[in-house]
Amino acid sequence: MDERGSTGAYAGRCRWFGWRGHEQPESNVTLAFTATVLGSPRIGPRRELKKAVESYWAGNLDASALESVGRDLRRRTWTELVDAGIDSVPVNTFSFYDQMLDTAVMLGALPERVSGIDSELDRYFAAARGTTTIAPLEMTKWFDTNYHYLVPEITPASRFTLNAAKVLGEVEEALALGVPARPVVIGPVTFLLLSKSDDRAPLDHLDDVVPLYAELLGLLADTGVKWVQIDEPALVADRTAAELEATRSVYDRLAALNHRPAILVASYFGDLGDALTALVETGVEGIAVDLVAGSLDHVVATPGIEGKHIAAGVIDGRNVWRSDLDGSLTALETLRDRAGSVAVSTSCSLLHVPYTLDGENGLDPALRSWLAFGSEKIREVATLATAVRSGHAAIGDQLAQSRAAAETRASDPRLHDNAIRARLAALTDSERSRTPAPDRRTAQDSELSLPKLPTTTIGSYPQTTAIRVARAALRKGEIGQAEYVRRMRAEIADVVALQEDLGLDVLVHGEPERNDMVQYFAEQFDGFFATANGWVQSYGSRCVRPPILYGDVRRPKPMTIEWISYAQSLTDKPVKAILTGPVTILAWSFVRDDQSLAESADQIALAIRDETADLETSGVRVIQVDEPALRELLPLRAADQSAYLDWAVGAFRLATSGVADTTAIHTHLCYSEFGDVIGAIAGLDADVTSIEAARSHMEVLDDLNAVGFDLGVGPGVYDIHSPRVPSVDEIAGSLRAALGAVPAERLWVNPDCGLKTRRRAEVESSLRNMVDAAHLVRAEHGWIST
Ligand SMILES: Nc1nc2c(c(=O)[nH]1)N[C@@H](CNc1ccc(C(=O)N[C@@H](CCC(=O)N[C@@H](CCC(=O)N[C@@H](CCC(=O)O)C(=O)O)C(=O)O)C(=O)O)cc1)CN2
Ligand code: MET
Ligand SMILES: [Zn+2]
Repeated sequence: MDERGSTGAYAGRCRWFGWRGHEQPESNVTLAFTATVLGSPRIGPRRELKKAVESYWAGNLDASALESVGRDLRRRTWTELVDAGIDSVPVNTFSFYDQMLDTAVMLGALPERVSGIDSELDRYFAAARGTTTIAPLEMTKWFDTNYHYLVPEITPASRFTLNAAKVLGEVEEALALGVPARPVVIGPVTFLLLSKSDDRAPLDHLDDVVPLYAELLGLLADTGVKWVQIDEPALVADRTAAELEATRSVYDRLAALNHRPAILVASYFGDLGDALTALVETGVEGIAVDLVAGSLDHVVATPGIEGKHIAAGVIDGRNVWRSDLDGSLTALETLRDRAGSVAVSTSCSLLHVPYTLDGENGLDPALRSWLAFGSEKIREVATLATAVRSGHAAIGDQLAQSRAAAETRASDPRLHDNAIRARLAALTDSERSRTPAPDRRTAQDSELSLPKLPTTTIGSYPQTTAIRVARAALRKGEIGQAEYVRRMRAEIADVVALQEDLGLDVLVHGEPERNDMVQYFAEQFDGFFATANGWVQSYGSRCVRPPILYGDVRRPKPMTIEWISYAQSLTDKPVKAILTGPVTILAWSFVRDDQSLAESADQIALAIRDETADLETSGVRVIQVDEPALRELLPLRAADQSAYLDWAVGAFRLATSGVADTTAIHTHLCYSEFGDVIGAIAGLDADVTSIEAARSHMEVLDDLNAVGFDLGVGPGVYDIHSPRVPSVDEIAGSLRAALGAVPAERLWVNPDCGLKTRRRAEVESSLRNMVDAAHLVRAEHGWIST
């Protein structure tokens, strides 16, 4: 151990900091921390918050009981961090719904339309979820993750005012418990760049909001906290020179305040690039860098970091692999020799990983030894901080365990399946292409003989309590497989009957047997593991259990045929089979870090391709391969995007090009702004693409036209994210608008997305109106309606 490490540079003395020309925040105090995380999960280790919030919405829990669940979860989170040896604890990363929405509340930027609701909590939830009369804020993906944030709306009428009650309340709660609290807020640059602004460029509002951040910093200083964390993840994406200049000016202004905590600007999900230089040149004391998605070399090479406290994100907050402690230590020591001081940290908030491996007793023991979930990552941070402080010998046991895990993992035979690798190596371009689309269309038209503007749905029907209870009972052994199948078939029969009654043209089986569209397939592939309790928040109270891809992917047997065949046996209408595409399976799983995503995608694609062949053999004529995460995985930097789109489109085509011309391949895309991937959507070469469009008023159709897209398209005619039932007129209006952009021969009629989160009654009314609207518009054009 070199001198600085052994003499405890980590005790963090003020001499590391370049406090420039203003009062030093409390000199002679220990300022720099040594071990931290950037944020914590909040749904609760047993999804306590999900359950409480949903009970509150249902009217079965009152506000004070809900508050107390929140308080309890916060206390447990902080206690765990402190007990593990984390000496600076993020506070205000708790949320009843979403941290961007919390920030909008903090800045007084909730939309006018919720202002009539008296209760603060109900106003908050109305902005998040809408009511029968109020539209919610839009929801979209948080960078390249499967977490969704609410998009704040900024209008000329926005009057920003500081409402610091939540952050101050949580800080006081933490301080009262003796927690070394570091309040966390989303920074002004990221907040504005991620908002929707209907007047000026988003950053033109900086002058309105920066004074509120200044006021907040003063209030936080009053509480006695030493540090504040200001999250600016927007700085890891490409930013213009003007945006970087604006960032520099914001942090110059905040750093110049003479009554404030030390500022840690946190970045995550990638490299800061030029933004690092801009930040280093300001007077902020600390910068958090992501050393998993971003590069150490860049940080080390940046002049000025010798004056900063660097929170080094060496522990992966996005993936579940146990850290290579030797590698992390090397990085930390390299950085320590350059930076003012260094703290061990996670690469991003632990929001994106499950709470703990405790209780995952079904996991293969070898696999388990390769993993670290939230609690284990917290301990890895503390372990590394010990080594940096006291030398490697102080963590001898942990180093040995980390090395042993790496060795058993590298040599595990399940990681390499030679048959699959040989099959992939032998692939040619012909396995990624089909007959030209017009020829396929002719073949499919005579096969299916559908009316103009055919109506269909995206796949799932409501996941009722009865369905979930049946699955839970099967899991606990209370019912057998035969009884489970009987109950799922009853559900399928019900959904098929409903669709026939509604008069839909292409039916689906409703996906009742799927716990989740990704997990369901992962559970059936070799090479994936599913967790029992590895829940991660996706949005609001909705959670997912991302499966873990650890080895080569193989499909031991068909996965969907029996369910689809059963549904088809009940009707003369075509039943569309639904599969999940390779990109989405990867995006919503924890992926292997020992091979490229492109390789993993092709392995999954081969397995899906085999499933399409089996479906076709069993008589299925329409197969939809969902890729809702196509846009989500798009790299944040433009320079990396075309390589991604090439392999993503290639994997989809590998999955879908093995079928005959007479078999229609559909795909479905949702949850995003498609502008950046429009060319890739055309490249998928799917016969029909159903795409979210209701909230963007069909604009996506013009974008598709602009790239010469000439395949079938089903722009979503109503938003399934809201309980509101759209009227016939409204849907007919959307269809008429769509017909202005797309010839009738190519236009399909469907909702924006699957119906699994909706109630049965809403679904029935909405779909009835949708089918009526299709009939109305067909009649207007003299196309006969069946
Ligand atoms: N992975 C994934 N990501 C996605 C989506 C998606 O569908 N899947 N869609 C987009 C939006 N995100 C979403 C994420 C989750 C849910 C969702 O509905 N989640 C469900 C859980 C789904 C699930 O895993 N269900 C399991 C377990 C259900 C459960 O909680 N069972 C109870 C017992 C039964 C009961 O009493 O209800 C238990 O385990 O305690 C099942 O059906 O088997 C929830 O949070 O409520 C919807 C959309 C984008 N990202
Ligand atoms: C998030 S996309 C969902 C697609 C899926 N087939 C469903 O209908 O639920
Ligand atoms: Zn969807």
